[in-house]
Amino acid sequence: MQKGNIRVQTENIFPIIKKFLYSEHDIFIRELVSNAVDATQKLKTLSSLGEAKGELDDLTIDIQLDTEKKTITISDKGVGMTGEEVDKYLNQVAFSGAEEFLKKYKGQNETNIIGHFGLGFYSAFMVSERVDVITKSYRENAQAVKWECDGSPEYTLEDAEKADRGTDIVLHINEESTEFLDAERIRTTLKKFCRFLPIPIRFEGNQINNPQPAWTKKPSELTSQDYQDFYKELYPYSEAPLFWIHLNVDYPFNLTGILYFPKIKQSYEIQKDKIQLYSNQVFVTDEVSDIVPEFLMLLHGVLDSPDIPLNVSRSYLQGDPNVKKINNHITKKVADKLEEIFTKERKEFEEKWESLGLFVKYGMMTDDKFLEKATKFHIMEDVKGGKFYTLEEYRAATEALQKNKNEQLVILYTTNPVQQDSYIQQAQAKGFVVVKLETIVDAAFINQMETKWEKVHFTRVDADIVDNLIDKADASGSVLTSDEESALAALFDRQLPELHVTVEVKGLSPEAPPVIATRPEFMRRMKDMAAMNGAMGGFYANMPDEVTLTVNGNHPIYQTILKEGDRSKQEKLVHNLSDLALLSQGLLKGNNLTYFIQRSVDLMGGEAKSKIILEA
Ligand SMILES: Nc1ncnc2c1ncn2[C@@H]1O[C@H](COP(=O)(O)OP(=O)(O)OP(=O)(O)O)[C@@H](O)[C@H]1O
Repeated sequence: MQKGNIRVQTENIFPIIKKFLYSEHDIFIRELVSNAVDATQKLKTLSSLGEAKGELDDLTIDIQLDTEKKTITISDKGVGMTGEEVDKYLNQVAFSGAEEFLKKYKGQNETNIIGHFGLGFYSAFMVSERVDVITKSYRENAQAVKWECDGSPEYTLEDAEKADRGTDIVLHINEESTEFLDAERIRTTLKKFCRFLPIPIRFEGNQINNPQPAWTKKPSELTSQDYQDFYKELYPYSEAPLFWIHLNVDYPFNLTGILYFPKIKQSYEIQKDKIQLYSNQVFVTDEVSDIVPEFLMLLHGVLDSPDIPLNVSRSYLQGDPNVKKINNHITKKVADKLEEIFTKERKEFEEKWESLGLFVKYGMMTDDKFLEKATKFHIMEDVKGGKFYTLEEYRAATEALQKNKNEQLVILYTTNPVQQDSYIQQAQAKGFVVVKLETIVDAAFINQMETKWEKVHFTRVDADIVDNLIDKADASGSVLTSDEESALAALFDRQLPELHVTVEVKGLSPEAPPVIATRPEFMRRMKDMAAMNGAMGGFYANMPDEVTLTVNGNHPIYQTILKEGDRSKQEKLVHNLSDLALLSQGLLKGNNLTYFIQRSVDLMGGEAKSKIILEA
């Protein structure tokens, strides 16, 4: 039997390793099972080269739990090690990694750095009071050996009995780590880290992994059903995805993976952190914010890259040139795929726009490269339904009518087709095209696109009277004399506490409504944004609503009203007209609504009976 001291300058490495890795104790499973997978894959390679003789037989890696003996055993049928190899790899190599690790990270508080330094095997000591390695090399006539170490730099190495090629790692679980002597705990940990490892892994008689997940196959080998099935495997409770992108890059970095566009019905359903990052099929993390562009964090799926420095600190990751390249590559791939679907299957693209639009708009706002590409396939739905326009198509369809005096294209939109119906109808009667922009990102999207898209202006359909929506020329005068116009303006000038009303008399078409309430675009946007910003937006949020009442001097009703001798009736008629306009904007509420109903009844001749005088 050989006894020895592990060559290491630092007094004792284990307490330090333990301290460093305290927060993620379960990664010992990842490290040891990955080593078993590596050893098995090495054997497969050697066998295919003819260097390992004989049958490979079943290569399943077995994990066993013995609660009585308080051990966890990881057994593989891989290359195994000879006595010299154990000495070299466990006593020397692993420790030189450990020393490097200490030099670099002493005094820092980073976790998850262990694998990077070839320290993987020693993570076993985070949970073990003793580790036994019983191993037999694939080489012909190899002598099996047993290595034992209790976590001090002392170890023993002796000949042992072992029938089959491969390695058993026996962990004698320490007092503080008895949580791992629980089958459920081991199963969930295996499921977390080892779910897609390339060699079958068995625990308590059941295989826990899928060794050939979809992303490792060629896209040409996969059917649409395969992609759907894999999505179900990843997210059993989610609805089917809209579509997917299979990434496969080998230059200048290695990256494979499948990104899925999930179905999103309600914006509040958005879930980030649903992309899992793997390195050669070993699960690393589901925090991929440094690798995946922010707006694509809404996607689901997996990425696998051995080139991302997975086990170093986050600050390092952000500065890594490969990570930047990967980021740009993913953005480009996603844009290309969307463009492809848009061009080839426009109908399908339009049907999925409700969910898709969210990614696209978010992406256009946050990533200029994406914006450039996405402008070609970003679409807006006509409020009539079923018809979609890209920016260019909208321009082509509306240029003649919807260009303002500054040569800007005015995109007319509605945030609520039901509430803004009368404005929409008037705009459509003029031949304007009104699109729906009603999701939560739209307010911000509109603001940003006005600065990013050239010569484009958005105007909500109720922002002004229809004649002024496209700021072209001055409105024509009305048939009223200027005295009559002033008298009419005075009659309408009635301030309500929660509204700031501006009155103007204009000469619109006699068929247009007698009064139109509009909400100036700028002020309304400020208020909408303030409402979304919570306390920060208090200033604008508490301002009264701004309303412009445009009185149509050409409407025949004013001929009657201006001649009305009964002053009280005249006022009631005017108030009713302005209330009707406010009602159409959803701005008539509370007392004002009650007065309106009362007044309407009065005007219908019900005054005598109702008796209640509500208005001052
Ligand atoms: N199950 C095993 N079968 C055969 N050899 C093994 C096994 N486990 C570990 N080894 C040998 O011990 C060496 C050290 O393992 P360790 O996990 O510490 O580092 P690594 O695997 O080289 O690096 P990393 O953990 O960063 O991937 C391995 O390179 C391998 O040669």
